[in-house]
Amino acid sequence: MSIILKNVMKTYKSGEVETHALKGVSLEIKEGEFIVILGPSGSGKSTLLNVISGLDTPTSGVIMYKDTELTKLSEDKLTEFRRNHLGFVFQQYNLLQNLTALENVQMGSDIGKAPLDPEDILAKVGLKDQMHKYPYQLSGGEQQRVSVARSVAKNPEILFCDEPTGSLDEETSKQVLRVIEDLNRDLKTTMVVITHNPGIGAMADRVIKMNSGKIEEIIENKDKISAGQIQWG
Ligand SMILES: Nc1ncnc2c1ncn2[C@@H]1O[C@H](COP(=O)(O)OP(=O)(O)OP(=O)(O)O)[C@@H](O)[C@H]1O
Repeated sequence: MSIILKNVMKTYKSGEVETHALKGVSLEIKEGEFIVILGPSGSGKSTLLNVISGLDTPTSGVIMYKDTELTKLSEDKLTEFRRNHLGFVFQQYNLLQNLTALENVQMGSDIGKAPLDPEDILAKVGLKDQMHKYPYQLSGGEQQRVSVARSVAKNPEILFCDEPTGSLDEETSKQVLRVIEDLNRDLKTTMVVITHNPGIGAMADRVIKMNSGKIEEIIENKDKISAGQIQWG
C-alpha cells in the first residue's frame, strides 16, 4: 500500500508556546519500500512517524493510503485502520513480562486478519530455541527481536520503527536490523525506520533527511547494503 503526504504540518501548542514540528512535508512512500528517516534531535522525525501512522493527527495537510484518506477518518476508524494495516516497533520493547516470547508473539497474530504463524516468525528472527523463555530471560537484542516478531505476526502492510536499536549495542542492533531487512525482502513489508545513526541509512532504498520540521534532502541508494555491512556511529 503506497502512502502519499501532501503539505503536512504539525503545530504543538502548550500554553502560550507554539512549536512548529512539521512545516509542510510532502512525500510518497511506495509499496515495499525501505525508508529510513534521519535527522538531529528535535527535527521532527517522531512527529512525522506519528502522523503518517495515525498515532497523532496533523494540524493540516493530507495523508492518503492508497484510496483511504487517513486525515478524514474518525478516531474509531483510525484505530481500526491501524489495527488492520500497520505495525509498530519502539525503542522500548513493550513486551508483556508474564508471557513467554511465543505468547507475546501470539498476542500479535491474534489481532491480524491474515496472521503469520508465531512459531515460524520466531524462527525467522532466530529465536526458535528460546520461544518458551520469559522476557527477563532474554537479552535486550533478543527482546527487541521478539517485539519485531510480535508486530510482524499480524502481517502488517507497513511496519513503523521509532529508534528500534536506540537501546542496543552495535552487534545486537545489527541482528535486529537484519531481521527488519529480511522481512522487507521476504514478506515485502514496507519499512519506515527512524534513527539518528547515519550508518543505518545505507540499508534503505531511500533516506529522508529531516531538519527543523522539513525534508532537507532525499537520498536514493542505488546499491543498498545489508545490516552486517553498516559502518556504525
Ligand atoms: N507533545 C508535544 N508537545 C509540544 N512539543 C512537542 C511535542 N512533541 C514534540 N514536540 C516538539 O516538536 C519538535 C519535534 O519533535 P520530535 O520528537 O518529532 O523530534 P525528533 O526528531 O523525533 O527528536 P529526537 O531524535 O530527539 O527524538 C521538538 O521541538 C519537540 O520539542
